[in-house]
Amino acid sequence: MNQSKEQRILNFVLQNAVRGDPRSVMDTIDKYCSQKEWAMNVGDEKGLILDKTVEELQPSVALELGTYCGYSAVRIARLLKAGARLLTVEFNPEFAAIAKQIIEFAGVQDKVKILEGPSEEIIPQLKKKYEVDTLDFVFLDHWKDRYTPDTILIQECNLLRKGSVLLADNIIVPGAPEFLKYIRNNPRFQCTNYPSHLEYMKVEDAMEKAVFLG
Ligand SMILES: CCNc1ncnc2c1ncn2[C@@H]1O[C@H](/C=C/CNC(=O)c2cc(-c3ccc(F)cc3)cc(O)c2O)[C@@H](O)[C@H]1O
Ligand SMILES: [Mg+2]
Repeated sequence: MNQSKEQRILNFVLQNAVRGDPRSVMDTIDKYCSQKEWAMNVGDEKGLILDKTVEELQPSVALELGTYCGYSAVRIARLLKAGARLLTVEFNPEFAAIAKQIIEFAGVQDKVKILEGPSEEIIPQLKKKYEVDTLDFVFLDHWKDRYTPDTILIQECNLLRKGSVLLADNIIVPGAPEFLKYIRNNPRFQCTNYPSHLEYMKVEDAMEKAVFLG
């Protein structure tokens, strides 16, 4: 049975990255995906916007929707302070298994919990099953038409507090027009746009940051 692209990315990491070194895992994935096979990791340019957001916020509890291969989970987890944790949601078992191995290889597994299943099922379980009080940070990078319903669901589940930050990838490409309309017209959020480029390409993309005002 021939390998998937994601399996090839994992193998390239296992053979070329330095175990326990998150930066080398990120650089190795970026090298593979810019030189060999494009893949939908947030990448190094938008990754820098993600880094600055996480460093500024110093979240204790972070949620990621759409783990994929774990690139942004490694990126976020490496910046978390002692005791802080990242919950990352992925409903594709093959991707979850690959992400688990990449997260472990990077050595950040103690800060990351992969929650396997669809976000619409997992989000309502966060308080009781995963002992979450409120989320300090949410990174949205899953199906683009799910950004809005999941943002609404997160609010309905009382998971945000004054100052919670949402960061959404792919505002231009593939685009999340409905989310942009929703979040920018919502008086409970203060939005900021960060122009950038699509991972590994010269195509324009952007990220949107939305601070919950309580
Ligand atoms: C059903 C909604 N709930 C979900 N719950 C849990 N996991 C989910 C969910 N949706 C999707 N996922 C997972 O998130 C990941 C999906 C991400 C979707 N991302 C994109 O489509 C995407 C696409 C592009 C892109 C850009 C330009 C192109 F020409 C082609 C693709 C770039 C990106 O940065 C992207 O993030 C997968 O691992 C999928 O299994
Ligand atoms: Mg993306």
